[in-house]
Amino acid sequence: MSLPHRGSSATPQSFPSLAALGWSHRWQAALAAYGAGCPGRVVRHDGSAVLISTEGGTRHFPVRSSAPALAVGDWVVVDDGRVLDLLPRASLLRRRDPSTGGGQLIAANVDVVGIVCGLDRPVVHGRLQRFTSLAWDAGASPLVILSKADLVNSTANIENSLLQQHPGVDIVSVAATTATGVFDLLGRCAKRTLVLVGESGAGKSTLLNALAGRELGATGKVRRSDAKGRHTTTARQLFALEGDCCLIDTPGMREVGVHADVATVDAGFDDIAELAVGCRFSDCGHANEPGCEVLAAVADGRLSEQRVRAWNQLCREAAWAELRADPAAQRRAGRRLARVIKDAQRAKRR
Ligand SMILES: Nc1nc2c(ncn2[C@@H]2O[C@H](COP(=O)(O)OP(=O)(O)OP(=O)(O)O)[C@@H](O)[C@H]2O)c(=O)[nH]1
Ligand SMILES: [Zn+2]
Repeated sequence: MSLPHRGSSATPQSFPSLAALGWSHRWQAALAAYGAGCPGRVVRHDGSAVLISTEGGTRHFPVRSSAPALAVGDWVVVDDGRVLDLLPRASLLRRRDPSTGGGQLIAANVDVVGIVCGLDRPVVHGRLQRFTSLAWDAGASPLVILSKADLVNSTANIENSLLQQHPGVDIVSVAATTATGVFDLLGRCAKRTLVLVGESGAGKSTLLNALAGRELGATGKVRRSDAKGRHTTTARQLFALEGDCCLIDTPGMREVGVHADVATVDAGFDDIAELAVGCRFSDCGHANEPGCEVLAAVADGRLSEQRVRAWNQLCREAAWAELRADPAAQRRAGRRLARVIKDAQRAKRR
C-alpha cells in the first residue's frame, strides 16, 4: 500500500511505519475527504501535549482547548506543526470520571479492550463487569486477561467460575514471568489495536514488556501487605509491536464509572435480555413484577442472582449518568422528587 505524502516536508523513515501503527485501507479511504496534510496517529497524551507519529517521524503537538479533544489511538491530519483534522473514530473508550462525573477519553480506534486482572488478588466482579460494559460501549470487544498466572496452581477453575458470572466473555491467562500465554495473546492482536486497562499493579506494563520482548513501559512493585500497585504508569501510550499489533498501556484505574447508556449495558447481558423476552411486561425491571421470566430463571437456577444484581446496579449507574448529563431531565427529576416529599409530608400530617 502506498502511503500518502501530501503538502508536507516530512522525510520518510522506516519505523514506525504507518502500517505498523495500524494504518489500513479504511483510513486511507477516510483521508480522501481531507485536503492538505499528512496522516498521523496519536501515540501519547500527557495532558498538555500529544505525541503524534507520522510517516516522517514522531513529534509533540500542543493541546489546544479550541480543537476537539484527542485520545491516544486517534488518527489525525497534521501539517506545519498543527493538527488540522481528526479522522472519524472507529471506536472510543471512555469512562465517567468518578470525581467530576464528566467523561474522560481513554483510547480511540481500539479493537480489543484487555481487562487485566492480577491473580495475586481476588477478581472484583463488579469492576470486571464495568470494564466489559465500557468496552461494548466503546465499540470494541472485551478480553479478560488473567495475569500473574504463575502465582496459582491452575487457572482452569478460575476461568470456569469467571465464565459463570460473565457468560460468553473471552478469557486468556498469561504469566509474563514465564511467557506463558504471551504468544497466544500476541497472535490474537495481530493487525489490531489492544488497550490494556485494569487497576494499578495488575501487571499491564509487565505484560506490555513481555509482548514487546523488551523494556518499553516502566513497571513497579506492588505492596506486599495489600497487593496494591504504585501507579507506575502515568500517561497513556501506544506501542507498535510485532505483527502490526498496536498496544496502548494506561495508568491504573481503580474506579471506573460506566459511561454507557442503559441500552449498551444490556448488550453485556444478553442472557438476561434473552430471558426478558419472556417477561409478561415489556418494561419489566426484573425486581418483583409478576410473570418475570428473569426471576423465574434465578429461582430454578438457570441464572445467578448475582448477575441480575450486577445488571441492576449498572443500569442504575447508567441511568444516573444519563440524568447527570441532561439538565432538562434533572429539572424533571427534581420536580418529581419535590412532589414525592410534599406527598409524604402531607400523609404524615394526616
Ligand atoms: N509473579 C508475577 N508477577 C508479575 C507478573 N506480571 C507483573 N508482575 C508484578 O506485578 C507488579 C506490578 O506490575 P506492573 O506491570 O507495574 O503493573 P501495572 O498494571 O502496569 O501498574 P500501574 O502502572 O501502576 O498501573 C510488579 O512487581 C511485577 O513484577 C507475572 O506474570 N507474574
Ligand atoms: Zn422480568
